[in-house]
Amino acid sequence: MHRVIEKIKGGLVVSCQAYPGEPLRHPETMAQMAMAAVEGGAVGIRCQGLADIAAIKGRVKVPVIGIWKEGDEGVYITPTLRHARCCVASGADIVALDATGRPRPDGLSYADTIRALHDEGVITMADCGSFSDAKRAVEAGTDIISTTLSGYTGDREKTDGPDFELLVQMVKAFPDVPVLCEGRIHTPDQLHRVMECGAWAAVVGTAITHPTTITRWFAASL
Ligand SMILES: CC(=O)N[C@H](C=O)[C@@H](O)[C@H](O)[C@H](O)COP(=O)(O)O
Repeated sequence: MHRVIEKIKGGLVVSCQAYPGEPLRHPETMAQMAMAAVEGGAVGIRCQGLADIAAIKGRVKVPVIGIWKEGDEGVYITPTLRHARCCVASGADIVALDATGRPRPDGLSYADTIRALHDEGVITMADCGSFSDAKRAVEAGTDIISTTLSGYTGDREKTDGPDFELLVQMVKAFPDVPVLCEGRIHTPDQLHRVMECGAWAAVVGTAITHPTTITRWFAASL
């Protein structure tokens, strides 16, 4: 087991992302957000885009999970080998990639991509939308598997909270692979339950670092 994966065991990873056109979309702002999350107890940071990865890596000591999103449909989370390599060059300790079987823009399969990255010593995390994605990812030798894309690929229903069912399936089927739960963890109680289900660690984004959505949750109750 890589030391960097051991470091996030049992902990909360905070995803610091602002979307195109949003007021907080600035690397320095995301770096400040990441530092604030670490002060609150985050054991790792997940972040998007080369500038944000570089800014955050320079400011926090915890492991940084880097992604580079391009577009918002099909395979958009670190869609190609080139995107993954750029995340590493920007300072990511772990690179997360779309692990679905959908066609990738560079024509490589997920397994080809992981093979190349492993040859280069890169630690990888598979963003899965279904159990078969997780199986593909484990067979490809991915270091970490995660529920990140559950509810977003058409394979599984978008649950209100995290996809506990998929999490438990993954934990049971792959006891030797660290399984992260990511996506729609909105409360400390949900986080607690996720860890009870056997997650290696959990990633929380929106509920901690997306004030526009949090404001909407409150505003909707008026
Ligand atoms: C589906 C997709 O593109 N997920 C993205 C992955 O990086 C982010 O938009 C999410 O914020 C992240 O996964 C954390 O999840 P949540 O914000 O629900 O806590």
